[in-house]
Amino acid sequence: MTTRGALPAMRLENVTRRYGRGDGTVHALRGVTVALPPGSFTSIMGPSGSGKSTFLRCAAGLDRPTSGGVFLGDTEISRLREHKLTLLRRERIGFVFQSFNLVPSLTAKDNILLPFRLAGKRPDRDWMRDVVHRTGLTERLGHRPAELSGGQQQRVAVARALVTRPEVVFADEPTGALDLSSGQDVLRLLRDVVDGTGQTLIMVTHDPGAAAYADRVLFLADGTLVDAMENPTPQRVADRMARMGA
Ligand SMILES: Nc1ncnc2c1ncn2[C@@H]1O[C@H](COP(=O)(O)OP(=O)(O)OP(=O)(O)O)[C@@H](O)[C@H]1O
Repeated sequence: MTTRGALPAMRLENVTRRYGRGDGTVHALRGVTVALPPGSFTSIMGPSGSGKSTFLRCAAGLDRPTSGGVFLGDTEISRLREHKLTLLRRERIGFVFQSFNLVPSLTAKDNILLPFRLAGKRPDRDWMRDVVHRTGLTERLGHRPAELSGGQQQRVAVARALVTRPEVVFADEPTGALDLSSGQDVLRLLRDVVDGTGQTLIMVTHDPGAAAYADRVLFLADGTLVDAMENPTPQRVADRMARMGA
């Protein structure tokens, strides 16, 4: 018998994604199968063009596989119609992007609460307080993005991604626009969130130091998962990437 608690948070089953037709066809993903346990932190690495963004977009329901299945818990999201998929992304998935994507005219607090405004729902006050506390933004809630440092803006984006209490959070190069020290603050925050709340995190990165914050690093090459590393260190990740010619 399968209990709900034993389900992977996220599962990809033989996912392919092709772009174009005929001679010009690009095979961005070639049959990717992977299961991510609840409460895990996974980094995705690989050379440029290996399919990392495509993996993230398919897993997050932003793009549809050409074939294969994507499951969030027991929901096969690759089969959902657009409207249901939009609702699911809003309620069960969080996103953090390299470029923060905050609304410049809104305060940090209103940016964090934006998902609720869009959904016409009320936030859980205790959870909101917890998220603001975790992200260290208590003193900054009244500031607009232009009045915050890059690291603080990214922490607002992380708070916004967490506030609906999504099962899975996707982060696409979340430290790519930050200096080393702010980047490390954000990575520590993401690590603490996974450890403290049991949410599941999937992060695409080019940086071995960032990837090593995860429990496991998955390596993509030419659209195929070629390796997985448990308990990574920056050095081992960098060595593995060097062997891939990246
Ligand atoms: N919309 C698209 N149309 C055609 N080809 C695409 C499209 N999106 C991605 N590709 C191709 O699919 C392959 C995988 O791209 P993807 O962006 O997933 O790689 P990546 O590993 O994220 O690369 P990078 O590290 O450079 O961001 C590449 O060959 C890319 O050119």
